[in-house]
Order: sequence, then C-alpha cells, then structure tokens
Amino acid sequence: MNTPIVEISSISKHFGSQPVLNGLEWQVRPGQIIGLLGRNGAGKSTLLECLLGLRETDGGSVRIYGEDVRNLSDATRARIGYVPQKSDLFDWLTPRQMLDYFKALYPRWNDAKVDALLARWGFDKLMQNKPISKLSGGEQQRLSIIRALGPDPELLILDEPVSSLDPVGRRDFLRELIDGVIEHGTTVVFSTHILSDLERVALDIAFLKDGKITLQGHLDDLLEGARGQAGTRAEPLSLEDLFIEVTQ
Ligand SMILES: Nc1ncnc2c1ncn2[C@@H]1O[C@H](COP(=O)(O)OP(=O)(O)OP(=O)(O)O)[C@@H](O)[C@H]1O
Repeated sequence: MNTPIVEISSISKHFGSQPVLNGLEWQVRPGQIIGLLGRNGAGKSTLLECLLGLRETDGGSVRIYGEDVRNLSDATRARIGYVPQKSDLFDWLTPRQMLDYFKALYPRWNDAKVDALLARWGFDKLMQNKPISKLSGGEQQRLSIIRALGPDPELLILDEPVSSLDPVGRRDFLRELIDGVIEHGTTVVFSTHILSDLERVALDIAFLKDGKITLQGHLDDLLEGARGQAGTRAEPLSLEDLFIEVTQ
C-alpha cells in the first residue's frame, strides 16, 4: 500500500473536562476520497483542525507528507487546500482583493480555474467588488471553496462545505469536485451531514465516535457487510441506516 499522506498517531484533545478526541489513529492515503461522518458534536471539525495543525492536540502526533504538522514547510502548506465550516474569509476585502492576496501567497495559482468558477458561480463584476461582509452565507461558502481550489491543492480538506449552499450550488460544487478535482488524483477528506452528496463522491467512509475512528472502509463494502449482519431485510440498507447503526 502506498505511503500515507496524513498519519495521525494517538491524538487526544480535551476542551476543559470534555474529552473530544481520545487516542485517535487515522491514516489518509494518496488519492483517497474519504467522507468523514459522525453525530453533531462528535469532533469532526476538531479532528480536521488538529489534522491541519490549526488546533493544538493534548498528545500524539500528526504528520502530513512526512512533516510534523506543527512545523510544516511553506512548500507542504502550498499543497493543502482547506474549506472551514465557519467562514474565515477577510470580510473587509472584496472577493477580487482576497483572491489576489492569496494568489500572491502561493507558488502555484490556477487563474483559469478561479476565473471559470467565479463566472460559473455567479461572481459577476459587481459581486467581485462588493465587500465579503455583504455577501450571503452561501456566496461566502462558494468563495471559500474557490479560494481553496485556486492553488490546485493535492490534499483538500472540506469541513461541511455545502451546508449553506442551495441545491443548485451543491450540484455545481459536487460536479466541480468530481470533474475538476478528484479526476486529477487529489486526495480529499470531506465532512458532511448530507449523505446523498457523500454517496456521489466518497469512495471511503470513516465514522468518528467516542473520540476515535471506529469504522472505515469502502462505502460499498461497509454497506455489504452491514447487510450481511442484518440478515434478510425487506429494504436495502442505506448509508443513513448504516450511520444510525454505527453512531448510536
Ligand atoms: N473551542 C471550544 N471550546 C470548548 N468546547 C469546544 C470548542 N470547540 C468544540 N468544542 C466542543 O467539542 C465538541 C466537538 O465539536 P466539533 O465542532 O468538533 O464537532 P462536530 O462533529 O464538527 O459537530 P457538528 O457536526 O455539529 O458540526 C462539541 O461538544 C463542542 O461543543
């Protein structure tokens, strides 16, 4: 098996007396498309923030492309794209100013892709020059996705990237993810509660429960295994059934 891009060894994280991550082990390998699932408050955002080194852990280690996440080189940082759950855009800038700012930070920036996404996702001249603070939640989420895709990341971490998008926005985003990102061999970790979206893009599913990855595997294998255990059932088992079974 190829060397993991992300290697998480026994990380823990408490908030006050609340344990959130508890000796968690996880590996992400090149080219994997992993859907990260768990109940509200299970710790998905915390895990993704620790994975990226944005949040300190209480113990354990995280390595990305072989480097300790606490000391990532600029070259490695430039290979990673991140769409956070809560907008972290510079809301006093306009979309155009913000994208120009990020373009200057990255050694590689795909102008053609950024311009095509801006045009396809409704960022006309007027909207590109409006302060980000005045954009709607969904418009900010689209912009956050465009910013993350600009440097053509090799590892893309998405924390509920479609939660504010309308159905057309979600479809456009999934199409971009499937055609523009995954086909180029990008490794993707994607947390969401919209299971139908996940079924369209994710090949692997990982469940976070009690501070650990309790189950991970190919979506089809997990469904097949759960069907086998359930014996004869009138209805085919869905990812929703599996989610309920695994996370309760
Ligand atoms: N900065 C913080 N201070 C205190 N508690 C926190 C903090 N951040 C998260 N938590 C707690 O840690 C737990 C995990 O939160 P997290 O946001 O990682 O969950 P999640 O799985 O992403 O949830 P959701 O599906 O609702 O987005 C929650 O109980 C939350 O209240």
